[in-house]
Amino acid sequence: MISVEEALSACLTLAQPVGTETVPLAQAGGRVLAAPVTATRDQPPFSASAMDGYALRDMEAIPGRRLKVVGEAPAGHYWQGTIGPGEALRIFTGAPLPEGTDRVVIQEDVERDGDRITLSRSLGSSLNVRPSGADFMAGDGMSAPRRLSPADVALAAAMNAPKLTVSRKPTVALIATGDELVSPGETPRPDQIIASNTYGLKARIEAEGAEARLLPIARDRRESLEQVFDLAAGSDLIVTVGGASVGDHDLVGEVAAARGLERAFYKIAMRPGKPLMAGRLGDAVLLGLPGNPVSAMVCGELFLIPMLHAMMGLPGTARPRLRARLGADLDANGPREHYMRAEVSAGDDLPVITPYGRQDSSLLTVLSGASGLLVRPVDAARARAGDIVEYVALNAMF
Ligand SMILES: Nc1nc2c(c(=O)[nH]1)N[C@H]1C(S)=C(S)[C@@H](COP(=O)(O)OP(=O)(O)OC[C@H]3O[C@@H](n4cnc5c(N)ncnc54)[C@H](O)[C@@H]3O)O[C@H]1N2
Ligand code: MOO
Repeated sequence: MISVEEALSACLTLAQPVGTETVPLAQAGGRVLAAPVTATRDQPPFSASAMDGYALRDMEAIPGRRLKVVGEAPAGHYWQGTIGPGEALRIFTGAPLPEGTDRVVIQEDVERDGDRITLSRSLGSSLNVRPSGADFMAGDGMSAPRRLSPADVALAAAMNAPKLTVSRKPTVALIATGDELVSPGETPRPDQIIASNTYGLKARIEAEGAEARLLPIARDRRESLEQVFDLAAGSDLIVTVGGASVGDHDLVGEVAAARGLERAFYKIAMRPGKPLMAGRLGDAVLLGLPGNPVSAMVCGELFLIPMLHAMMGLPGTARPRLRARLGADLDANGPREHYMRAEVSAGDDLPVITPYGRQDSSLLTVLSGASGLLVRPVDAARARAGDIVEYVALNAMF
């Protein structure tokens, strides 16, 4: 059995970038930018008023001073001409500052009478001017790779980039295996259960910006698994769920091997998730997840998500580890790194993390309620409430 760290490193070696495509800016939110965006002009392209008011010379911004209003500049309209001594221009937020001025006095600080204004007794100190290029200059760029946040999309728009080069969405084929499974909505026999893992994984994969396809459930027969593997053709990543362990009906490894799997590893020192498997299968990568629902979802979080990141050209790294104080005493850990489903709550200096009493890897109710996975290192000694520990946040985006 290899360590979780070694397994992740092998997974990341398998997960290579899937290439790029060009998308309209309006469809780019959440995608991974693959090529930098470069501004073709300064923003703002001119010195602009930051307020509605009157543009004038700063040296004439003297309380009580009377000035003549010689014209008006709404946003989107240059005022042609130069403001001379004793003059001011009515101006609105976003309009170009006219020649000769370097300050805007807000209209609240002005009394207007026909084409005359009188500046009030207390004028703020701000010039209320946005210098040209204050936000960015022509040639400035937005670096890649990065996940495009809403603010990034707005910035790319301001840089006048109508299309962006982004990573292609990796495609993931999800295969549930087992005679005991039926799809949600079907009527199970008394000895069957409902397939759940592939649905949870699909939601998680799509939240990360990849595409997931649910293939028909493969039955515990070689031919059935072969048929479903055939349907996965063309996917970047094939994820099987179940059939990974040592039972007589656990056929995934055998069938994949017969199809030419170059196995990178099988079995890792992790709980839940021991029978994890990964390798290269033709043009695709195969990730074989254990069937227990919590094992599948936890392995999805810790291995599949970093693999998708790497395939989208982002740095492939372990899920971030956060620090918290333990909310309860814990026994020593054994030879497998344990990812305990836990509740994270607010604390004094750090959050407090308390693992649930029931940690069986079949309990989706427990996983669904969990906000973190408390990481218990291999052979960790007993721990006491208040000790500082590490955890992986769950469901942060929901
Ligand atoms: N003798 C041993 N038995 C088991 C070992 C072991 O080391 N020696 N490991 C256990 C561990 S740990 C795990 S994890 C499981 C993983 O086994 P498989 O990957 O072969 O999974 P299955 O046997 O097919 O299923 C396990 C469990 O999960 C249910 N299942 C499977 N697929 C789904 C699905 N898509 N949705 C919902 N539930 C699913 C299945 O019905 C089983 O109850 O092996 C242990 N055994
Ligand atoms: O490794 Mo299994 O995933 O503990 O239930």
